[in-house]
Amino acid sequence: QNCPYQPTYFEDPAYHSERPAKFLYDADQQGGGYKYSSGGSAHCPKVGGLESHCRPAKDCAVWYDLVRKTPGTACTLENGHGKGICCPDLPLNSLHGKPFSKAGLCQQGYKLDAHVEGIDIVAVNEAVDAGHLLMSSVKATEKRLFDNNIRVRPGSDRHTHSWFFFHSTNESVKISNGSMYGVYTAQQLAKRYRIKPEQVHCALNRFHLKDTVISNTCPTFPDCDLKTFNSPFRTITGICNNIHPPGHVPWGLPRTQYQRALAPNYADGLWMPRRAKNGGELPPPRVISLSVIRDIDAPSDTDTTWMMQFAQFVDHDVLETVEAKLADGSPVPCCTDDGLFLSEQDYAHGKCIPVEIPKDDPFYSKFRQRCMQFARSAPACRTDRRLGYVEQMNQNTHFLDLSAVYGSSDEVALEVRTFKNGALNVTRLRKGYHYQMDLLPPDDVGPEISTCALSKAVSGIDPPPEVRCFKAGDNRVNVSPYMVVTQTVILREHNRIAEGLAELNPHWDDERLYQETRRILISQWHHVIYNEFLPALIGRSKMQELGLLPLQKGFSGDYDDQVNPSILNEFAGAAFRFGHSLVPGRQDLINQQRIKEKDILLRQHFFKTQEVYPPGNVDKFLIALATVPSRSVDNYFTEEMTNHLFEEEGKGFGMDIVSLNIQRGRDHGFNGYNAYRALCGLPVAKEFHDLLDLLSPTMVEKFELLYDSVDDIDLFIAAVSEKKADGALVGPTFSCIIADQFLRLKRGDRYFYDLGRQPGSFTEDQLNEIRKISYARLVCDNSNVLSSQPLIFKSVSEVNPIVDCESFDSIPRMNLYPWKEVENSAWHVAEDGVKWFPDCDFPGYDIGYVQQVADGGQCAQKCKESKGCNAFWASDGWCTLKTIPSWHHRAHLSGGICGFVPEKF
Ligand code: HEM
Ligand SMILES: [Ca+2]
Repeated sequence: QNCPYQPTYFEDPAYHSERPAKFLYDADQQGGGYKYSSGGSAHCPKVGGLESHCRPAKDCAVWYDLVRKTPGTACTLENGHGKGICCPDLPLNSLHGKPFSKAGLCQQGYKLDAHVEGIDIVAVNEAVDAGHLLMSSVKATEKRLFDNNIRVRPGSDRHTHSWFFFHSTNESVKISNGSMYGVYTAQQLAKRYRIKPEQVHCALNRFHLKDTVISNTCPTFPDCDLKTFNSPFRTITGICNNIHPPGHVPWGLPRTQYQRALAPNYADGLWMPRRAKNGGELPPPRVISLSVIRDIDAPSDTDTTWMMQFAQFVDHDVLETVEAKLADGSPVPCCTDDGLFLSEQDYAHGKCIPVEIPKDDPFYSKFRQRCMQFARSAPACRTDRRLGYVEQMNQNTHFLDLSAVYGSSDEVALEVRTFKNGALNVTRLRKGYHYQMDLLPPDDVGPEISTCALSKAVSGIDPPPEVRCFKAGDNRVNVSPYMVVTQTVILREHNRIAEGLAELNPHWDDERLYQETRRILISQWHHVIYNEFLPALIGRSKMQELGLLPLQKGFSGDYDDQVNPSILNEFAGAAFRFGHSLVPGRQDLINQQRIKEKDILLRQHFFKTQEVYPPGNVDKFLIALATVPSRSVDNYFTEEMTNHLFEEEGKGFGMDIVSLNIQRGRDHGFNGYNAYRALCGLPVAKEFHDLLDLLSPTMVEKFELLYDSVDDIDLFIAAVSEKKADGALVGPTFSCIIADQFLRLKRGDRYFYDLGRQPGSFTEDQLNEIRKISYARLVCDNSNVLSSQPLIFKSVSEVNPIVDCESFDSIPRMNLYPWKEVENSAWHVAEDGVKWFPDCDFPGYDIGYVQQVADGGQCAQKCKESKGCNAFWASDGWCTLKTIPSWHHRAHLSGGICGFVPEKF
């Protein structure tokens, strides 16, 4: 039995936007999924042995590698004027995909030495005192640096790295300073009791901070209130996404620790960087970089530069590591300003592990550089609030929630809003009578106003007065012009949707418009990631194996409250840095005729926004991203990143991203590459030549020269050089870590876009509209780019030809109509203002106690609390009590009534 309410479609011609081409609610396009014509599909060949149908390309993204190779798959859509692709239905997901099991050291009857076993809480508290002494000596070291004017010079590459790239908020610095008490205490105990590195974590993890005198050094989190828990809108910080028993840290919040795929390998079991298996030094990262990395552009024939740029945007959503700072929050100097090592005393704070540059370095020797700056990542408060090895801290919400747009804290979220009509702040530029499309708003409280302008020496002109650094939810937005234009598109899409919703629902206030828009935009984001980006990155078979493929229709019930969505340390510190190999040395400006007009050298444009301002340039960068072939993930990196990263003007050199990545892996205690092969079910190498299954003979030879043992090889450098996994852009090890992460981000997120029966669930019609979105559509709708290939991560080909942005058949557009809230006389308005549509019946539900609210013209299941309704259907089919303290009291009432459940059963 269907909902008796049938919406009348919105056909008022008076509604049109200022830019008619960007029309949002086209009545012709209203409706569910795409209909396949027998005519269009009759000529479709079998693809991979399966029946195929002619559909818009975005519905074939998952099959792209196959359809590209199958002749005759380019087709004309049913109405005769849209180009499409013949591809099969989406394959069914495997139901067996599971995340890595929890990394742990102390699970299986580990045995401690007797004297270690005897450590008690008194001993721990004594060590706290000694830890305090250590802290004073750290302060003294920092004062010495200050007194001797040893600091990071503003303008230097290190300053850009620490101040702009790894900008830590005051709150993060405070938390990491607090966590240091635990670290120092643990170090003292390990030293005093001579605990072996392999025992130290298990020995100390027996002690909870709350039982010690440093019980208040880590923050507590507020419990989630019922109203927020049941809100259709996710919170900015991610609180209430999952529930946590009192006293436990909720998952996925900003400033919480990364989780680990494998328990760490720290030399001292606590925080010292890994050493070689034989106890010796590992090769210096720069030596590895010099030996293995070349700057060769091996262009992909299937992917565009968008793969690189979109990946970086995803990275800026889900993670931002906190770097250790001096007590006042300023960057830690780890080398002299001349590129030499500081004195031993200057390192006594323990926050530096500078990278040694060999004397005969073919590049840096020209500049007499021997020391590359490297400050350690800041320790996090451990989620278990116990003593133990150091974990690192993520400043962003771990969820895929566009925190790079909206911010990860309530403060930033407020800063980017206008509080008018749900819109976000912009820069509006006008030349004469012509408005340009909006740019991101200026960052007026951040760095000095001029830092993002180019010098005259670079640009040939005086810096235009309007040039500013831009403000967004993540402070790395200005890292390069490509990043800026990427965020610009999404910002414009927010304001475009908000405008559309405001016209559809004039009675919605700013807050409602902002929240609804945010919910839609984040869902589009999810859809693009799982429908277009991931298939290109890790391939269809990996996605299918883990159950990550998007659904063609209907709702998912995949949410699992036992899956921890937090970002894996190895994902942040290694796997998702694959993109560094894709970064092009130059960013291009290409016009609508696909002719390159100009290119800019990356080293001159880190954190420079000037090129984004001239009219038309946003579009030219966007066209370049869709046109220039991607580089490949391999041991080829542009010199802009390996010798000139964040180069200070006139210096001639910058930092080396490959050295930083390798050193970061050691800083975070990653195991050797071989251990991750084992984790991923790949053959473990006993000898170097066993690596030949995934690495080239040249690479294996180089590794054999560099490392003593095959177990010593650093994760990043080996995995980035692997042969590609089936249908993937990356090799099997990175693919395995990345897939695990995206499984967590899907199954561990109560607000994942296609979930049914959750407070944040859409109606089916709304969800079908979200499914129409492709990344090409977002670019088309939010720029003056006139044409695009429908699958924008993929290069132009016979099945992916350039079409007009106005071709809504080839690049479908979503219709906001299902978000129109319809007044109906049958509504019953409850005391709390919620409107209930009493006769709205749902297939499969008994409405005895459950009221359904017509939401946006559709039926959605909701409970009416004033009628004593206290339970809802959880995604796993369990009728679940809403009261949080007893959330685990659940009854399986399938087919029965879920609405009122006695507290005790
Ligand atoms: C303009 C291009 C880029 C620049 C200048 C850049 C620069 C950097 C730098 C300096 C770091 C910190 C290194 C360290 O000290 O540990 C970093 C980290 C990282 N990069 Fe990139 N990167 C770029 C592109 C990308 C791309 C395309 C990806 C996409 C896959 C990516 C993913 C990451 C990730 C995941 C991290 C770890 C961040 C964290 O832990 O907070 N980067 N990048
Ligand atoms: Ca996030």
